[in-house]
Amino acid sequence: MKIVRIIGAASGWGAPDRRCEAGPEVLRRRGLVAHLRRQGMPVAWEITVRPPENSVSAVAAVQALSLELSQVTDNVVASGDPFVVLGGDHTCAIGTWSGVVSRWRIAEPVGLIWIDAHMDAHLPETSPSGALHGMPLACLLGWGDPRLTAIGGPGPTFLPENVVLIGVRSFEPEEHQLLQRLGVKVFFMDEVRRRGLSEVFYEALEWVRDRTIAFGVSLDLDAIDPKEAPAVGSPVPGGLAQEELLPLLRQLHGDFRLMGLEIAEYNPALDERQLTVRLIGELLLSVFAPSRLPYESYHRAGKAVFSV
Ligand SMILES: NC(=[NH2+])NCCC[C@H](N)C(=O)O
Ligand SMILES: [Mn+2]
Repeated sequence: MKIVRIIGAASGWGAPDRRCEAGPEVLRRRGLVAHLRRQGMPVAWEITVRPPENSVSAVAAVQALSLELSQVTDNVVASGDPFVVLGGDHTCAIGTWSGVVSRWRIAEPVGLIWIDAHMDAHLPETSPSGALHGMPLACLLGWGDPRLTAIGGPGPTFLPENVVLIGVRSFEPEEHQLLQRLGVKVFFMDEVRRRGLSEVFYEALEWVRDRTIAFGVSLDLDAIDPKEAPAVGSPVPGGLAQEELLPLLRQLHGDFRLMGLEIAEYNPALDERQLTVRLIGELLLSVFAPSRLPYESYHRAGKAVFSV
């Protein structure tokens, strides 16, 4: 039987608030694995990768963590098991997907669905904040600091036409121009509101599946409305509702082309009422534990809480 391998990514150097580094270990200590197993999800905590203790700069820290993380995801994907990467700031995506794609880089195209309030497609020269978590998608497309674009080998990790963004509502013109120039498909939040998330989600899925042999999902928790996912460093109002997102994630279950899922930007220091920690459990169960009760009845039964 396939086991979902959870990989913690203690990335924090990419964010203004480094406390998101503690995200994965807090989830592990609170009994996430036992909670998921009780709900019928076959899961094991593989490893937590951390930045080196003596990092001299943010780029050096992100580079070192990315290299290590990429080796882990490369090995898990080679084993045939699905993976979950839990961040940490969204720079974890650089390591996660560089590793996932490394064996296919030349031969076969892999796709990525990037669900995020932001584009994360800045270059160091265009970033308003200088924060590296505003740049990982650009890096995966081959643009940015060479120390971060070449993690999985030479050449871009993803071709622009195999990447789709969903939920964007906060961005700067320069990153938008880069994505436009490359031809990356972006479903902005206003389009999601106009057409409904499910229509947009299925269009994105179909787009990616048509062009690739397999795909992954990178979910920045800030895509979800801050009322429901408050524990993020860059909250933006007007986000997705979990009620609309969870049923769609359930549709991914059993899709053999789904290589893995990444959930980024969890900052436990900001999770006052433990809303976000619970939501993370629900997100994972939606994708990987189909036979449990639908989340509505589960919530009603008051069972959606794991030990905190
Ligand atoms: N992964 C994130 N939360 N990214 C936020 C990026 C915000 C802004 N665009 C910046 O570059 O600073
Ligand atoms: Mn992001």
